[in-house]
Amino acid sequence: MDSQDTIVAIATAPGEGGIGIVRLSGVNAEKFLKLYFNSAGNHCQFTSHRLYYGQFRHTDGDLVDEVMAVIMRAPRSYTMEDVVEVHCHGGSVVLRRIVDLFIDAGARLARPGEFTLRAFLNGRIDLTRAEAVIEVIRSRSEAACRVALGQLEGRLSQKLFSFRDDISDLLAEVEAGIDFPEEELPLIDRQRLIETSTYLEGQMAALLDSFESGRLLRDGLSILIFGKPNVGKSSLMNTLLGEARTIVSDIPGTTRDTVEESLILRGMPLRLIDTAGVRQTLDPVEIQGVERAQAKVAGVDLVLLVVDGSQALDEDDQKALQSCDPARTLLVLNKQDLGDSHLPTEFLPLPAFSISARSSFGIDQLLNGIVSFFSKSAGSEGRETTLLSDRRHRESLLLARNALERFRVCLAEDQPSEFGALELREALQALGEITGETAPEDILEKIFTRFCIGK
Ligand SMILES: Nc1nc2c(c(=O)[nH]1)N(C=O)[C@@H](CNc1ccc(C(=O)N[C@@H](CCC(=O)O)C(=O)O)cc1)CN2
Ligand SMILES: Nc1nc2c(ncn2[C@@H]2O[C@H](COP(=O)(O)OP(=O)(O)OP(=O)(O)O)[C@@H](O)[C@H]2O)c(=O)[nH]1
Ligand SMILES: [Mg+2]
Repeated sequence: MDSQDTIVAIATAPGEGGIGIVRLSGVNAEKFLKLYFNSAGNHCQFTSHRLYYGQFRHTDGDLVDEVMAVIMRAPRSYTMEDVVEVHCHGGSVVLRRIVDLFIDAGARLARPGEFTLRAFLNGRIDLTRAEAVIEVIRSRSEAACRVALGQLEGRLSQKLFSFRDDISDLLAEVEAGIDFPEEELPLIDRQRLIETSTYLEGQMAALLDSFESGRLLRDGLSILIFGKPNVGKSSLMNTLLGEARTIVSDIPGTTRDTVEESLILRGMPLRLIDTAGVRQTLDPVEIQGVERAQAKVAGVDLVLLVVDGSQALDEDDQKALQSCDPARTLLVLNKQDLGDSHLPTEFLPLPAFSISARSSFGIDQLLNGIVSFFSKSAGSEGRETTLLSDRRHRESLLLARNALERFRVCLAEDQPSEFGALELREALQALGEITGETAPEDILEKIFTRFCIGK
């Protein structure tokens, strides 16, 4: 069985570094280390969790590197197996030679995420916490990292486990009714079960509601830069990015397709999308760009509707406005350096920002506007709340909530207990898929192959 194998991998990022770490996990980890590592007074005796200085030598005596090594004996380790780390100089030759020597000894190269998979399979962490490990590594903004760390701490799993326990209690009561079918569930008990499941449904609904915030914090706010041609959309994108990224020109219709860039604004992840200017056109390539831009409006979190604030607004501006949802649109009056023009009333309900993409006038206020929109959407719940941020979790939690709702209906309609029990088991199954207790092989496979080798 491959879960009995001792696995090995480089744990640190590729490239030059001050220190590089090779990690082993499995029953033979300690034995393999002792083949190559000799420490001044400590030939065979290693105290767990103590870092030892010594030489890592080929069996023929050749020095591989001067290293430090540690053994973390099961179960007090990352994987709950014996884990060995060799901390060598951070260079690819040394790291690779150390890995190769362990493989010569009988270790197997770890698959992506296999250390964390073992931590999960051995029961140190549930699936949501294992998934959080990769989210912490992948996160590119403080906001996203905070969400992932909350999940790593086990905040989400605690909540899910408490749902599970409460539903198991319900199931036990209902099953007791099945065992003694002649004794009908007294009205008073039924009422109490209905109350408990209503309460649980509410708790689950609240967690489901947090998905919007969780998703925003994790994946960032998508912002579409939208408006008719030549108003300065690409210039605004460049100014926001602080670098020339898209092609700017005074020929209307310069941007033919959507261009995406990510940036971090005060710890918040944003995804900026520049689009082709929307207008009536006969150019087939431009038409495609216009259609693409319009299609994007519905799918983004926020639209920056850019107009040339120095000119009277025209039909194309009105058209662009009509595509936008006022609740998710900020009006950007660009080219402030050329003067201000009168704003028609239909634009007035939108929060408006007078800016110049050229001189950067007003950019700070616009950024503040974006930040406050973000805070409003992502909620200001802060660090202590449990957030749902993963689509997989949301889908399974929805299934669980719906099953619980059907259970409540069964009770209310006084249907046979077996039916209710079936719904409760379905809810438990759905919750178990989130925490991993009942997750099928293919789900695990999909999750852990997203990891890097060595994690
Ligand atoms: N050198 C090194 N740094 C590292 C890790 C590592 O494996 N090695 N980590 C990982 O990749 C992360 C830390 N995460 C860890 C999580 C749990 C355990 C662990 O041994 N847990 C056991 C024992 C706890 C204890 O000693 O009290 C447990 O929870 O049972 C270790 C590291 C980040 N830094
Ligand atoms: N004076 C002034 N000119 C600007 C400003 N912003 C953009 N421009 C100019 O307006 C013209 C059009 O700018 P772009 O950024 O290409 O406009 P766009 O909206 O992306 O245009 P399309 O891609 O064709 O839809 C260029 O000549 C820019 O230099 C500004 O704030 N002030
Ligand atoms: Mg453009």
